[in-house]
Amino acid sequence: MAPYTIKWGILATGGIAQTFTKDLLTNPATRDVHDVHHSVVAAASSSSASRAEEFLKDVKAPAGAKAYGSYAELVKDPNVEIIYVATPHSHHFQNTMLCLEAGKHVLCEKAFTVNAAQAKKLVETAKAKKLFLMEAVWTRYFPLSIKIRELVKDGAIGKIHRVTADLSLAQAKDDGGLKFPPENRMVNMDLAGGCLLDLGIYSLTWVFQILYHCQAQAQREKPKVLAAIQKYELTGADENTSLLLQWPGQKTMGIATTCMRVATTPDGEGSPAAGPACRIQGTKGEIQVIGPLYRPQKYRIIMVGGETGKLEEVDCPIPTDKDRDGWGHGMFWEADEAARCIRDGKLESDGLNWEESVVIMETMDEARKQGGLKYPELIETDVYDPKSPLNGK
Ligand SMILES: NC(=O)C1=CN([C@@H]2O[C@H](COP(=O)(O)OP(=O)(O)OC[C@H]3O[C@@H](n4cnc5c(N)ncnc54)[C@H](OP(=O)(O)O)[C@@H]3O)[C@@H](O)[C@H]2O)C=CC1
Ligand SMILES: O=C1OC[C@@H](O)[C@H](O)[C@H]1O
Repeated sequence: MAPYTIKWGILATGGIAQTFTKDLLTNPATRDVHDVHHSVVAAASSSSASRAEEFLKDVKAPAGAKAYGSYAELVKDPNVEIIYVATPHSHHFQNTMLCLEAGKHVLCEKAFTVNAAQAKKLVETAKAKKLFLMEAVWTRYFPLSIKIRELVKDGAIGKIHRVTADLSLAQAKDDGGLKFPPENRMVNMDLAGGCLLDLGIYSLTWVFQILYHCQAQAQREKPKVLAAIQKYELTGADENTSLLLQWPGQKTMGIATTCMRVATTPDGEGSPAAGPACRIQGTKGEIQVIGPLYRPQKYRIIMVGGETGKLEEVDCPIPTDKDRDGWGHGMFWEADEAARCIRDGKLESDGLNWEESVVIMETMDEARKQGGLKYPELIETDVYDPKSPLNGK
């Protein structure tokens, strides 16, 4: 049977838009996928049509893909079925509403929105309009994540009591500042910068996908949250944030940390020497996730009472497409999930459903409240405005 093909429009032309679109254009057979296929039919840049054209050229999009100089034009293109929103966090709510209001399915980059009120509005709109909507937490769709969730659900390491997860980058300068210039989206308050929304979302992903997602839906409870936030003096964005989450009913705790001054692994990305980025601790053993928490490629299992120093290590490499310059970053799996959901008439993904995205946003809201971190009203509002400057010209 011919694979189901879905037609994508790309909203914004920055770093991750390029990586994601290249992944879309890899041959699905290189990852042993044969039931879905992706076609890139348009891209839009808020700066100019020529920027969108350049983008399509860089990703080697098929001839005929349309280049637009505004997001408004992209959402009107009748050929586009699903839009990938790849703007900064600050823009996600307004941009995704723009797409949904125009009748398009959406895959929106993480963090889903700036706050939970915005996330709820998106969900209500998608539901009312019967459109697919998913937060693009790509890591959830890695075979590695799926395997670890299965091991946990099957009781391979007993009853889980604690998960610790860290995603941190060493960006400190000797003069006390950070390497990111103040206008960079990583630290710019106008763009909802800061480590919580950008990096902490992955630490929370690991805590949630084990301690929340692996529970039966009826038993899922919202966690109690205790948080501490340290702000960057220059911009006010958070630079060092820790969350302690407690699920009293399950007798579990999650510790999610993120920082832009010290690294998870100081000796390089994914190095095992500094220890795991995530530890999933059960009564019979422990699973350790090695590598940056957004893109881990290895895990190990250590059993209670096992032989000292004897580990079961599992490699989960990300396949690449040699016929397309070796592209393949691992973002194609979330795209495959979106395509299958749309093919099957599903509005949300089981890997990260709407309710879980909202609970995670609520958790980040609570952390920001405790840490006194508020973004400008223009980007915190949950009132949709098609003419918002965030929707470009
Ligand atoms: N899943 C992952 O691994 C990653 C996800 N991300 C997420 O992707 C999103 C974008 O990040 P990234 O691609 O690194 O960001 P970039 O700064 O590289 O790109 C953002 C793009 O958004 C558009 N944009 C519109 N308005 C603005 C504005 N005021 N300031 C800056 N950009 C604007 C621009 O595209 P144009 O001019 O064409 O409209 C710009 O190129 C974020 O939500 C981030 O968290 C980022 C990195 C990795
Ligand atoms: O999603 C992400 O993953 C990789 C990080 O370097 C980046 O800042 C973040 O947006």
